[in-house]
Amino acid sequence: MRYAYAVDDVRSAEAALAATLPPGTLMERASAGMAAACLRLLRDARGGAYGARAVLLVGSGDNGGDALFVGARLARRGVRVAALLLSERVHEAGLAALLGAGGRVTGSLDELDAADLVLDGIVGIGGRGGLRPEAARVVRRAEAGGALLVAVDVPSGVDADTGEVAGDAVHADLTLCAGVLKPGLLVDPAAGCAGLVEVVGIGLEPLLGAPALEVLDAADVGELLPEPGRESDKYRRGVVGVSAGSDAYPGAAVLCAGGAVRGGAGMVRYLGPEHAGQAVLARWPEVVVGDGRVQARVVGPGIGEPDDGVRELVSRPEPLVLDAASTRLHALVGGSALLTPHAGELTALLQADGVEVRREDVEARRLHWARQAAARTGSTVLLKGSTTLVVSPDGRARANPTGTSWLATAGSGDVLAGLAGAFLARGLDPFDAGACAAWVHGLAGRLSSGGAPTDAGRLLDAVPEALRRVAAGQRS
Ligand SMILES: NC(=O)C1=CN([C@@H]2O[C@H](COP(=O)(O)OP(=O)(O)OC[C@H]3O[C@@H](n4cnc5c(N)ncnc54)[C@H](O)[C@@H]3O)[C@@H](O)[C@H]2O)[C@@H](O)CC1
Ligand SMILES: [K+]
Repeated sequence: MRYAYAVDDVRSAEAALAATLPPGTLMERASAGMAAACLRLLRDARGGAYGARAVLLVGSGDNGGDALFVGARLARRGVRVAALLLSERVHEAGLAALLGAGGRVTGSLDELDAADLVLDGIVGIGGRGGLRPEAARVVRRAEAGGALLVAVDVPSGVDADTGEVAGDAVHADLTLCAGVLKPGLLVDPAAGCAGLVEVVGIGLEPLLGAPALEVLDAADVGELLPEPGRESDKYRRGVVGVSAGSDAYPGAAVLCAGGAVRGGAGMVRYLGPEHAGQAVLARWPEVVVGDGRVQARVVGPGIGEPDDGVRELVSRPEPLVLDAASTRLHALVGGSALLTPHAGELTALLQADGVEVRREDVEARRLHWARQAAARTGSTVLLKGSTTLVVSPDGRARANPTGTSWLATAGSGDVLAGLAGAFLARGLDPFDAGACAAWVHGLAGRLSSGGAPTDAGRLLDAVPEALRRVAAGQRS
């Protein structure tokens, strides 16, 4: 499991730790780790660091100070380091260290064209809003050159807490995160600016409270998903009721039922229009058509606007996955529920609840609005999209690390809802079921795509392999 912490919590932990150490120790730790990473990059890129050219983009705060101290360490290893000071204020001790180590200050943007490495120390967790125009101009020039662009702590211009990018931002190849991960680095659009993310430890961990965001790995998913024991029969492994598809969209029923079958439910019951039910049976003969006892239910994929029959199903006590337009029935939920909207559906859900919000706002501040929706509905919210987030009403949140943009394909969400239903039926709570379903779905998407377009059928076919890898991760 990886954890990301809110900026306020990072600052409190830093202050508490700094109070126990000689002044400057934390910056020294951070810059030592970051310099080591930069030296490694230069070795990989050009065989060695000696004689390489590095340009530092230096802002007014401690983020600029970090960059200057890193620059000083690189200069001592024979890197030719020049600092572009982008503000009238500068971290004095950092600048003195750079100059003392043989680095220099430059006013020429031309140096960016010949650089091997550009270090972005414009702003870190103290940044507000996007890059200022002058900094944006410098950054575009740096990005146009062939240098590796390494962000100190966070790519400048992104919101470290929310992942929002309000204006221009750095697009880094690598982000060296000081101390601990910040949530914004895991959530689009900011995640798309961060490149690879590496944490440089400075000893904060023991002083931190609850994380703001979690990221599961294969072993976590393996531990959360129970393997059937010797005593298991189909009923104990969990029965899922699938209410999906319509005369207009029978395929949604087939794909959702497929997600439930492949997700390892002991049995799948299908309840829906006769034509869609026949299509389900043709593809999944193991599905039982008709009402009956279930341990969990999936309601909504491809059914369009819900009718009274759907409302009645939602009010039953079993754990429930609510998808598509049916997410707006959250107030009727009789048990616990996982809502699985995409940004448009989440917008409609919030608007129906009296919130003035547009789809662009939801996409720009995904974590914020998923939290709002979970708190307002009292249900766990799985917000699908470029970063899939799962947020529980108590505020716990997970960002999904697997997936590919090729998963944005028709029917992909129906499979996801079916998988989540299977995991609910296998006994997971909505938060774990949602996070595991997104994880497995994302890995299956990657396996079936291999970098090329995929489709919902191949996605379903890759689910068993994804689950095998999860099981292997659990044992390792
Ligand atoms: N506090 C600590 O103990 C540690 C801090 N570290 C570094 O310190 C950074 C935080 O430093 P600060 O709190 O000084 O804050 P920053 O350096 O992130 O930025 C604050 C400064 O930038 C200006 N600013 C804000 N938004 C801007 C924008 N969009 N464009 C241009 N300027 C803008 C502010 O006016 C302020 O002067 C971290 O990101 C990390 O790099 C690390 O060295 C680890 C230890
Ligand atoms: K930065």
